[in-house]
Amino acid sequence: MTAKNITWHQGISYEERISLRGQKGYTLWFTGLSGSGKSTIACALEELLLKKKYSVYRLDGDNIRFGLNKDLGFSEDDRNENIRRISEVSKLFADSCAISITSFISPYLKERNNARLLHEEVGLPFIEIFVDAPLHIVEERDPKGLYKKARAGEIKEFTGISAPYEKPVNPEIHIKSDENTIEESVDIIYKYLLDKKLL
Ligand SMILES: Nc1ncnc2c1ncn2[C@@H]1O[C@H](COP(=O)(O)OS(=O)(=O)O)[C@@H](OP(=O)(O)O)[C@H]1O
Ligand SMILES: Nc1ncnc2c1ncn2[C@@H]1O[C@H](COP(=O)(O)OP(=O)(O)O)[C@@H](O)[C@H]1O
Repeated sequence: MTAKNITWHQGISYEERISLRGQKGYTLWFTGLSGSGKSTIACALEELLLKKKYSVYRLDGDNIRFGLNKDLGFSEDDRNENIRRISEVSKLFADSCAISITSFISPYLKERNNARLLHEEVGLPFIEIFVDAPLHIVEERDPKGLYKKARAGEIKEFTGISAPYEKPVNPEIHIKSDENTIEESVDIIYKYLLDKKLL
């Protein structure tokens, strides 16, 4: 059931907040297969930005599923609900003038696009970062042993094996984690943000 009789309360605008806080807020949306390097690169970027005194916070797929989204599994519907909620949370962080870094597989184009629309319709920048690595590489890395379990049929609906991953069509940043080192990837993103005057 949806709520009725509710009215939007307009508080301080995003522009006013930027001028008072002295920092722009936006979402850096990482997407890619499990093991592609989303968390590793996102974490290194977060540390760099924190050391430079930016307000930044990272929302991570595994971690969020321990709390806010612990009622969700990995069916298509549950993944879509997972991403819908995270899109809303990330938008709130961005609106608060923080740099919000999300690190979710987010395998469906439609949901990622919805996340973008949610931001862009209110003027919040949304930067999609595709962390790309071929399946055979992420399977070799298998940092959590999940691909092995998925191949053995112990995990159902595993992205890349028994569930789809729809690649981004036109991401703002395309990282190839089988070619770029972690440091190079962080540098690519940092330079992009500087170039777009987002830092
Ligand atoms: N079936 C299945 N498919 C994919 N991934 C699985 C699955 N089961 C558990 N895991 C673990 O959950 C992490 C992915 O959660 P996400 O919230 O990012 O997934 S999604 O965006 O809703 O598709 C993912 O984390 P990352 O490896 O960091 O991507 C896995 O550790
Ligand atoms: N160039 C690279 N970029 C990112 N991660 C890399 C790279 N080379 C090796 N790795 C390793 O791959 C693994 C990626 O795991 P993780 O960051 O958890 O991926 P994801 O969050 O996409 O599931 C880590 O163990 C990391 O050290």
